[in-house]
Amino acid sequence: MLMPILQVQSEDMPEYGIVCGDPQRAERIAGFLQDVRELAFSREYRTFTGTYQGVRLAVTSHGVGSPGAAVCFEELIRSGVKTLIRVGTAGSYHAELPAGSLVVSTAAIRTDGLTRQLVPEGFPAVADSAVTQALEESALALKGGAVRKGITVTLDVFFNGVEEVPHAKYKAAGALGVEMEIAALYVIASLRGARAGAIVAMDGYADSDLAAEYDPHTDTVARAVEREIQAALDAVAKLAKADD
Ligand SMILES: O=P(O)(O)O[C@H]1O[C@H](CO)[C@@H](O)[C@H]1O
Ligand SMILES: O=c1cc[nH]c(=O)[nH]1
Repeated sequence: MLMPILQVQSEDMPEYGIVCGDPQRAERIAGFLQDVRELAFSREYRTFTGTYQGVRLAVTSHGVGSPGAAVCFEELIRSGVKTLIRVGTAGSYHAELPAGSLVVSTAAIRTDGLTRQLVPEGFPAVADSAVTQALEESALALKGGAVRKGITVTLDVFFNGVEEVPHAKYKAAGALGVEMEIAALYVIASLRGARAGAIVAMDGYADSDLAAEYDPHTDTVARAVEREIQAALDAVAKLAKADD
């Protein structure tokens, strides 16, 4: 069956999927695979399939922000993907997690508007524990910067308006950093019976003036993204072995 927005045929889709915001990052992830096929590039959604250590998986970009990403997650699950891992970037709250560090998200604080229209307030946006463990073990096995596991914040806003984003409160409550799609991924996975996890590369400080300081294109961030891609692929291989 043709997925109307992703423009992929469900018959072509495997059980494992990696998702990321940027279509160029999807291509980069596909570069780690064998037998790569580009299935579609529709709007911001670019989908490849390929194999890693003998495991078939899909890689799809979901763009920036929860509503557009939600469409992607829904259609991936409808087309047969059962395990989804987001490989993203995020802003850090902690000096000991500078740009180049990796965070495995165990749960997301739902400050977004999208999940409020899907589930009641209080419904948790939580990762699958097996996916989280596989991601953490795989990331720790790689050399490079810091790796931490913990709660992340999912925001809708990127550049500030006149309203204050309560970063200090989220940080005081223990959140490690901020991005824009993980809550949608975890809630949709819960609703649709899939499992999901996420790993993000820190690209600066979330509570800085992003309009002046945001730069996700440094060598430090590129190396961290490379590391998280490797960690996500190794996690898929581990999970597939355990599923066999
Ligand atoms: O690097 P990606 O996966 O896009 O993730 C982060 O980067 C984007 C903001 O520039 C948002 O999508 C945010 O979640
Ligand atoms: O949403 C995001 C993503 C990267 N960096 C940030 O500060 N915020």
